[in-house]
Amino acid sequence: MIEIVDLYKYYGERRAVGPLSFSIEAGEIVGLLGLNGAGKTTTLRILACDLLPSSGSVRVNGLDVVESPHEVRSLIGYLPDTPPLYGEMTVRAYLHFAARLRGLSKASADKRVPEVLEATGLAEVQDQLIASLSHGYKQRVGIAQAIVHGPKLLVLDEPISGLDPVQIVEMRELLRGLKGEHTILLSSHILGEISETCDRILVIREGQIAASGTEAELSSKLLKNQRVEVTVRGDEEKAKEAASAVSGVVSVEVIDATEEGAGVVTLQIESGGDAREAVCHALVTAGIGLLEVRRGERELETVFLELAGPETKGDGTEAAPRKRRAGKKGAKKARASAGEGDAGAKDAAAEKEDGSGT
Ligand SMILES: Nc1ncnc2c1ncn2[C@@H]1O[C@H](COP(=O)(O)OP(=O)(O)OP(=O)(O)O)[C@@H](O)[C@H]1O
Repeated sequence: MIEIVDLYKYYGERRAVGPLSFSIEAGEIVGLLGLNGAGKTTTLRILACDLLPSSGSVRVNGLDVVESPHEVRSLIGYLPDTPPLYGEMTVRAYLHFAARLRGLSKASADKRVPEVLEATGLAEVQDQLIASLSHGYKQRVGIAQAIVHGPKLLVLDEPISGLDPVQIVEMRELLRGLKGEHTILLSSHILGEISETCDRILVIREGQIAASGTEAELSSKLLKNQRVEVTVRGDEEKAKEAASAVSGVVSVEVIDATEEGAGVVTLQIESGGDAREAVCHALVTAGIGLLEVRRGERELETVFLELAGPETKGDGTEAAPRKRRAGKKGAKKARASAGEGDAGAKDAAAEKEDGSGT
Protein backbone atom coordinates (compact mmCIF):
# COMPACT_ATOMS: atom_id res chain seq x y z
CA MET A 1 0.00 0.00 0.00
CA ILE A 2 2.85 2.40 0.89
CA GLU A 3 6.34 2.05 -0.44
CA ILE A 4 8.98 4.60 0.48
CA VAL A 5 12.49 4.14 -0.92
CA ASP A 6 15.45 6.36 -0.08
CA LEU A 7 13.34 9.38 0.72
CA TYR A 8 15.16 12.61 1.61
CA LYS A 9 13.68 15.95 2.55
CA TYR A 10 15.80 19.04 3.06
CA TYR A 11 14.61 22.38 4.38
CA GLY A 12 17.29 24.56 2.87
CA GLU A 13 20.57 22.97 3.93
CA ARG A 14 18.94 21.09 6.77
CA ARG A 15 18.13 17.41 6.33
CA ALA A 16 14.82 16.71 8.08
CA VAL A 17 14.28 13.21 6.65
CA GLY A 18 16.50 10.63 5.00
CA PRO A 19 17.58 8.20 4.00
CA LEU A 20 14.16 6.77 4.80
CA SER A 21 12.76 3.52 3.43
CA PHE A 22 9.82 1.46 4.64
CA SER A 23 6.73 -0.22 3.32
CA ILE A 24 3.29 -0.86 4.73
CA GLU A 25 0.94 -3.60 3.61
CA ALA A 26 -2.75 -3.05 2.96
CA GLY A 27 -4.81 -3.51 6.12
CA GLU A 28 -1.98 -2.79 8.56
CA ILE A 29 -2.15 -0.20 11.31
CA VAL A 30 1.34 1.15 11.81
CA GLY A 31 2.70 3.72 14.24
CA LEU A 32 5.48 6.13 13.33
CA LEU A 33 7.12 6.85 16.64
CA GLY A 34 9.71 9.52 17.28
CA LEU A 35 10.64 12.37 19.54
CA ASN A 36 9.91 15.97 18.57
CA GLY A 37 11.76 16.90 15.42
CA ALA A 38 12.43 13.29 14.36
CA GLY A 39 10.77 13.84 10.99
CA LYS A 40 7.30 12.34 11.49
CA THR A 41 5.23 15.29 10.30
CA THR A 42 7.51 15.86 7.31
CA THR A 43 7.16 12.19 6.26
CA LEU A 44 3.38 12.22 6.66
CA ARG A 45 3.02 15.51 4.77
CA ILE A 46 4.99 14.07 1.85
CA LEU A 47 2.74 11.00 1.83
CA ALA A 48 -0.33 13.22 1.89
CA CYS A 49 1.04 15.21 -1.10
CA ASP A 50 1.22 18.30 1.08
CA LEU A 51 4.98 18.61 0.67
CA LEU A 52 7.33 17.53 -2.12
CA PRO A 53 10.23 15.19 -1.38
CA SER A 54 13.76 16.40 -2.14
CA SER A 55 14.59 12.97 -3.59
CA GLY A 56 13.61 9.33 -3.37
CA SER A 57 10.42 7.56 -4.23
CA VAL A 58 7.12 7.53 -2.36
CA ARG A 59 4.37 5.35 -3.77
CA VAL A 60 0.82 4.74 -2.60
CA ASN A 61 -0.88 1.80 -4.26
CA GLY A 62 1.81 1.95 -6.93
CA LEU A 63 1.19 5.66 -7.65
CA ASP A 64 4.04 8.12 -7.24
CA VAL A 65 3.23 11.13 -5.02
CA VAL A 66 5.14 13.52 -7.31
CA GLU A 67 3.82 12.20 -10.62
CA SER A 68 0.21 11.54 -9.60
CA PRO A 69 -0.65 13.76 -6.61
CA HIS A 70 -4.36 14.06 -7.46
CA GLU A 71 -4.83 10.30 -7.70
CA VAL A 72 -2.83 9.75 -4.51
CA ARG A 73 -4.84 12.38 -2.64
CA SER A 74 -8.07 10.59 -3.54
CA LEU A 75 -6.66 7.42 -1.96
CA ILE A 76 -5.60 9.15 1.25
CA GLY A 77 -7.43 10.58 4.23
CA TYR A 78 -5.14 12.98 6.07
CA LEU A 79 -5.39 14.35 9.58
CA PRO A 80 -2.72 17.05 9.96
CA ASP A 81 -1.25 17.81 13.39
CA THR A 82 -3.65 20.77 13.57
CA PRO A 83 -6.99 19.51 12.21
CA PRO A 84 -8.56 21.83 9.61
CA LEU A 85 -11.78 22.48 11.51
CA TYR A 86 -14.21 25.38 11.35
CA GLY A 87 -15.52 26.06 14.84
CA GLU A 88 -18.55 28.02 13.67
CA MET A 89 -19.93 25.07 11.66
CA THR A 90 -21.93 22.18 13.04
CA VAL A 91 -20.30 18.77 12.85
CA ARG A 92 -22.69 17.55 10.17
CA ALA A 93 -22.47 20.70 8.03
CA TYR A 94 -18.68 20.61 8.23
CA LEU A 95 -18.48 16.97 7.18
CA HIS A 96 -20.87 17.67 4.32
CA PHE A 97 -18.63 20.55 3.29
CA ALA A 98 -15.51 18.34 3.52
CA ALA A 99 -17.22 15.64 1.44
CA ARG A 100 -18.13 18.12 -1.30
CA LEU A 101 -14.60 19.53 -1.21
CA ARG A 102 -13.26 16.04 -1.88
CA GLY A 103 -15.46 15.72 -4.96
CA LEU A 104 -18.53 13.85 -3.70
CA SER A 105 -21.82 14.87 -5.32
CA LYS A 106 -24.49 16.35 -3.05
CA ALA A 107 -26.44 13.08 -3.16
CA SER A 108 -23.33 11.02 -2.33
CA ALA A 109 -22.43 13.39 0.50
CA ASP A 110 -25.98 13.17 1.89
CA LYS A 111 -25.58 9.39 1.99
CA ARG A 112 -21.98 9.27 3.20
CA VAL A 113 -22.07 11.82 6.05
CA PRO A 114 -24.47 9.83 8.29
CA GLU A 115 -22.29 6.72 7.77
CA VAL A 116 -19.19 8.63 8.82
CA LEU A 117 -20.96 10.18 11.83
CA GLU A 118 -21.88 6.68 12.91
CA ALA A 119 -18.42 5.19 12.30
CA THR A 120 -16.68 7.90 14.33
CA GLY A 121 -19.20 8.02 17.18
CA LEU A 122 -20.27 11.57 16.35
CA ALA A 123 -23.97 11.00 15.65
CA GLU A 124 -24.97 12.40 19.05
CA VAL A 125 -23.13 15.68 18.53
CA GLN A 126 -23.82 16.15 14.83
CA ASP A 127 -25.86 19.34 15.39
CA GLN A 128 -23.37 20.94 17.78
CA LEU A 129 -20.96 23.66 16.75
CA ILE A 130 -17.44 22.27 16.43
CA ALA A 131 -16.14 25.06 18.71
CA SER A 132 -18.28 23.69 21.55
CA LEU A 133 -16.77 20.17 21.41
CA SER A 134 -14.13 18.73 23.73
CA HIS A 135 -10.63 18.12 22.35
CA GLY A 136 -11.36 14.40 22.02
CA TYR A 137 -14.47 15.03 19.95
CA LYS A 138 -12.66 17.58 17.81
CA GLN A 139 -10.05 14.91 17.05
CA ARG A 140 -12.88 12.59 16.02
CA VAL A 141 -14.21 15.26 13.68
CA GLY A 142 -10.68 15.52 12.28
CA ILE A 143 -10.71 11.79 11.62
CA ALA A 144 -14.25 11.94 10.21
CA GLN A 145 -13.19 14.57 7.65
CA ALA A 146 -10.25 12.34 6.74
CA ILE A 147 -12.45 9.33 5.95
CA VAL A 148 -15.43 11.12 4.44
CA HIS A 149 -14.41 10.38 0.82
CA GLY A 150 -13.82 6.68 1.59
CA PRO A 151 -10.00 6.63 1.23
CA LYS A 152 -8.10 3.36 1.42
CA LEU A 153 -5.25 4.85 3.44
CA LEU A 154 -5.44 7.03 6.56
CA VAL A 155 -2.48 9.20 7.49
CA LEU A 156 -2.99 10.61 10.97
CA ASP A 157 -0.53 13.02 12.58
CA GLU A 158 -0.61 12.58 16.35
CA PRO A 159 -4.34 11.71 16.59
CA ILE A 160 -3.95 10.77 20.26
CA SER A 161 -1.97 13.79 21.38
CA GLY A 162 -3.54 15.78 24.20
CA LEU A 163 -6.36 13.32 24.86
CA ASP A 164 -7.23 12.34 28.42
CA PRO A 165 -6.98 8.66 29.44
CA VAL A 166 -10.67 7.95 28.70
CA GLN A 167 -10.44 9.66 25.33
CA ILE A 168 -7.27 7.68 24.55
CA VAL A 169 -9.14 4.42 25.08
CA GLU A 170 -12.04 5.66 22.92
CA MET A 171 -9.65 6.80 20.19
CA ARG A 172 -7.91 3.40 20.23
CA GLU A 173 -11.27 1.71 19.75
CA LEU A 174 -12.19 4.09 16.96
CA LEU A 175 -8.90 3.48 15.15
CA ARG A 176 -9.09 -0.27 15.52
CA GLY A 177 -12.67 -0.14 14.25
CA LEU A 178 -11.51 1.70 11.14
CA LYS A 179 -8.75 -0.82 10.51
CA GLY A 180 -10.96 -3.26 8.62
CA GLU A 181 -11.64 -0.85 5.80
CA HIS A 182 -8.48 1.23 5.92
CA THR A 183 -4.73 0.92 6.11
CA ILE A 184 -3.61 3.35 8.82
CA LEU A 185 -0.30 5.13 9.42
CA LEU A 186 -0.31 7.31 12.51
CA SER A 187 2.38 9.20 14.36
CA SER A 188 3.11 9.74 18.02
CA HIS A 189 5.95 10.70 20.31
CA ILE A 190 4.66 8.53 23.16
CA LEU A 191 5.12 4.78 22.85
CA GLY A 192 2.46 3.98 25.45
CA GLU A 193 -0.12 5.86 23.38
CA ILE A 194 0.24 3.70 20.31
CA SER A 195 1.74 0.38 21.36
CA GLU A 196 -1.73 -1.09 21.95
CA THR A 197 -3.25 0.44 18.84
CA CYS A 198 -0.70 -0.50 16.21
CA ASP A 199 0.21 -3.84 14.64
CA ARG A 200 3.71 -2.56 14.10
CA ILE A 201 5.84 0.36 15.19
CA LEU A 202 8.44 2.20 13.11
CA VAL A 203 10.80 4.15 15.33
CA ILE A 204 12.10 7.22 13.54
CA ARG A 205 15.18 9.08 14.71
CA GLU A 206 16.77 12.00 12.89
CA GLY A 207 14.73 11.23 9.79
CA GLN A 208 15.69 7.55 9.59
CA ILE A 209 14.12 4.30 10.76
CA ALA A 210 15.95 3.26 13.92
CA ALA A 211 13.95 0.05 14.45
CA SER A 212 10.67 -1.59 13.60
CA GLY A 213 8.51 -4.33 15.04
CA THR A 214 5.82 -4.89 17.63
CA GLU A 215 6.40 -3.41 21.06
CA ALA A 216 7.25 -6.89 22.35
CA GLU A 217 9.73 -7.46 19.53
CA LEU A 218 11.39 -4.13 20.14
CA SER A 219 11.62 -4.89 23.85
CA SER A 220 13.15 -8.31 23.38
CA LYS A 221 15.62 -6.98 20.83
CA LEU A 222 16.78 -4.15 23.00
CA LEU A 223 16.38 -5.18 26.57
CA LYS A 224 18.46 -7.96 27.93
CA ASN A 225 16.24 -8.29 30.97
CA GLN A 226 12.47 -8.19 31.26
CA ARG A 227 10.85 -6.36 34.10
CA VAL A 228 7.69 -7.26 35.96
CA GLU A 229 6.02 -5.54 38.89
CA VAL A 230 4.15 -7.69 41.38
CA THR A 231 2.01 -6.27 44.16
CA VAL A 232 1.51 -8.65 47.06
CA ARG A 233 0.17 -8.75 50.57
CA GLY A 234 2.35 -10.52 53.07
CA ASP A 235 5.79 -10.63 54.58
CA GLU A 236 8.11 -8.44 52.51
CA GLU A 237 11.29 -10.42 53.18
CA LYS A 238 9.56 -13.73 52.50
CA ALA A 239 8.17 -12.38 49.24
CA LYS A 240 11.57 -11.11 48.13
CA GLU A 241 13.18 -14.41 49.03
CA ALA A 242 10.59 -16.43 47.09
CA ALA A 243 10.86 -14.24 44.00
CA SER A 244 14.67 -14.17 44.11
CA ALA A 245 14.81 -17.96 44.14
CA VAL A 246 13.02 -18.24 40.79
CA SER A 247 15.28 -19.38 37.97
CA GLY A 248 16.24 -16.50 35.65
CA VAL A 249 15.46 -13.76 38.17
CA VAL A 250 18.44 -11.44 38.45
CA SER A 251 17.16 -8.81 40.85
CA VAL A 252 14.23 -8.07 43.13
CA GLU A 253 13.64 -4.54 44.43
CA VAL A 254 10.89 -3.26 46.69
CA ILE A 255 9.40 -0.13 45.08
CA ASP A 256 6.48 2.19 45.84
CA ALA A 257 3.40 0.03 46.36
CA THR A 258 0.77 0.44 43.63
CA GLU A 259 -1.97 0.47 46.26
CA GLU A 260 -2.36 1.20 49.94
CA GLY A 261 -3.12 -1.38 52.58
CA ALA A 262 -1.60 -3.21 55.51
CA GLY A 263 1.27 -5.42 54.42
CA VAL A 264 0.97 -4.44 50.75
CA VAL A 265 4.27 -4.20 48.89
CA THR A 266 5.26 -4.02 45.23
CA LEU A 267 8.29 -5.91 43.98
CA GLN A 268 10.07 -4.95 40.81
CA ILE A 269 11.63 -8.09 39.37
CA GLU A 270 14.22 -8.25 36.60
CA SER A 271 14.67 -11.55 34.82
CA GLY A 272 16.45 -13.03 31.83
CA GLY A 273 13.20 -14.21 30.26
CA ASP A 274 9.49 -13.90 30.97
CA ALA A 275 9.34 -14.97 34.62
CA ARG A 276 5.77 -13.91 35.35
CA GLU A 277 4.27 -17.37 35.72
CA ALA A 278 7.15 -18.80 37.72
CA VAL A 279 7.27 -15.80 40.04
CA CYS A 280 3.52 -15.93 40.69
CA HIS A 281 3.74 -19.64 41.41
CA ALA A 282 6.65 -19.15 43.80
CA LEU A 283 4.90 -16.35 45.68
CA VAL A 284 1.63 -18.22 46.05
CA THR A 285 3.49 -21.36 47.13
CA ALA A 286 5.25 -19.27 49.79
CA GLY A 287 1.86 -18.20 51.15
CA ILE A 288 2.06 -14.65 49.81
CA GLY A 289 -1.19 -13.04 48.61
CA LEU A 290 -0.94 -11.99 44.97
CA LEU A 291 -2.79 -8.73 44.25
CA GLU A 292 -1.49 -7.55 40.87
CA VAL A 293 1.05 -8.55 38.23
CA ARG A 294 2.10 -6.30 35.38
CA ARG A 295 5.03 -5.63 33.12
CA GLY A 296 7.19 -2.81 34.47
CA GLU A 297 5.88 0.55 33.27
CA ARG A 298 9.38 1.89 32.66
CA GLU A 299 10.03 -0.86 30.18
CA LEU A 300 8.06 0.99 27.50
CA GLU A 301 9.87 4.23 28.17
CA THR A 302 13.20 2.49 28.28
CA VAL A 303 12.79 0.79 24.92
CA PHE A 304 11.74 4.01 23.29
CA LEU A 305 14.55 6.04 24.79
CA GLU A 306 17.06 3.37 23.86
CA LEU A 307 15.91 3.75 20.28
CA ALA A 308 15.04 7.37 19.90
CA GLY A 309 16.18 9.30 22.93
CA PRO A 310 18.83 11.98 22.97
CA GLU A 311 20.98 9.95 25.33
CA THR A 312 20.86 6.72 23.41
CA LYS A 313 23.63 4.44 24.56
CA GLY A 314 23.12 1.86 21.83
CA ASP A 315 24.46 -0.95 23.99
CA GLY A 316 21.14 -2.34 25.18
CA THR A 317 21.66 -1.11 28.72
CA GLU A 318 18.70 0.30 30.55
CA ALA A 319 17.97 2.81 33.26
CA ALA A 320 18.20 1.80 36.91
CA PRO A 321 15.05 0.23 38.40
CA ARG A 322 12.65 2.58 40.16
CA LYS A 323 13.47 2.66 43.86
CA ARG A 324 10.99 2.93 46.70
CA ARG A 325 10.36 6.55 47.61
CA ALA A 326 9.87 7.94 51.09
CA GLY A 327 6.10 8.42 50.86
CA LYS A 328 3.28 6.87 48.91
CA LYS A 329 1.80 10.17 47.76
CA GLY A 330 4.89 10.88 45.67
CA ALA A 331 4.55 7.47 44.08
CA LYS A 332 0.95 8.06 43.10
CA LYS A 333 1.80 11.39 41.59
CA ALA A 334 4.66 9.88 39.63
CA ARG A 335 2.43 7.12 38.30
CA ALA A 336 -0.30 9.56 37.38
CA SER A 337 2.07 11.53 35.20
CA ALA A 338 3.88 8.55 33.69
CA GLY A 339 2.80 7.88 30.11
CA GLU A 340 0.52 10.90 29.94
CA GLY A 341 0.33 12.76 26.65
CA ASP A 342 2.33 15.94 26.28
CA ALA A 343 -0.05 18.35 24.67
CA GLY A 344 2.46 21.16 24.75
CA ALA A 345 5.22 19.27 23.03
CA LYS A 346 4.24 20.37 19.56
CA ASP A 347 4.76 24.07 20.16
CA ALA A 348 7.88 24.10 18.05
CA ALA A 349 5.89 22.90 15.03
CA ALA A 350 3.82 26.06 15.05
CA GLU A 351 6.95 28.15 14.73
CA LYS A 352 8.38 26.30 11.78
CA GLU A 353 9.21 28.14 8.66
CA ASP A 354 6.93 26.70 5.96
CA GLY A 355 8.89 24.50 3.59
CA SER A 356 5.92 23.43 1.41
CA GLY A 357 6.76 22.40 -2.08
CA THR A 358 10.46 22.84 -1.64
N1 LIG B 1 8.93 24.13 7.37
C1 LIG B 1 10.10 23.85 7.94
N2 LIG B 1 11.18 24.65 7.74
C2 LIG B 1 12.37 24.36 8.30
N3 LIG B 1 12.61 23.29 9.08
C3 LIG B 1 11.58 22.48 9.31
C4 LIG B 1 10.28 22.71 8.77
N4 LIG B 1 9.45 21.72 9.17
C5 LIG B 1 10.19 20.91 9.93
N5 LIG B 1 11.47 21.35 10.03
C6 LIG B 1 12.56 20.69 10.76
O1 LIG B 1 12.65 19.37 10.27
C7 LIG B 1 12.87 18.45 11.34
C8 LIG B 1 11.75 17.42 11.38
O2 LIG B 1 10.54 18.08 11.73
P1 LIG B 1 9.13 17.33 11.81
O3 LIG B 1 8.08 18.34 12.09
O4 LIG B 1 8.96 16.50 10.60
O5 LIG B 1 9.37 16.39 13.05
P2 LIG B 1 8.31 15.65 13.96
O6 LIG B 1 8.90 14.33 14.25
O7 LIG B 1 6.97 15.68 13.32
O8 LIG B 1 8.32 16.54 15.25
P3 LIG B 1 7.06 17.08 16.11
O9 LIG B 1 6.56 15.92 16.88
O10 LIG B 1 7.70 18.12 16.98
O11 LIG B 1 6.07 17.65 15.14
C9 LIG B 1 12.96 19.29 12.60
O12 LIG B 1 14.30 19.53 12.86
C10 LIG B 1 12.25 20.57 12.24
O13 LIG B 1 12.75 21.66 12.96
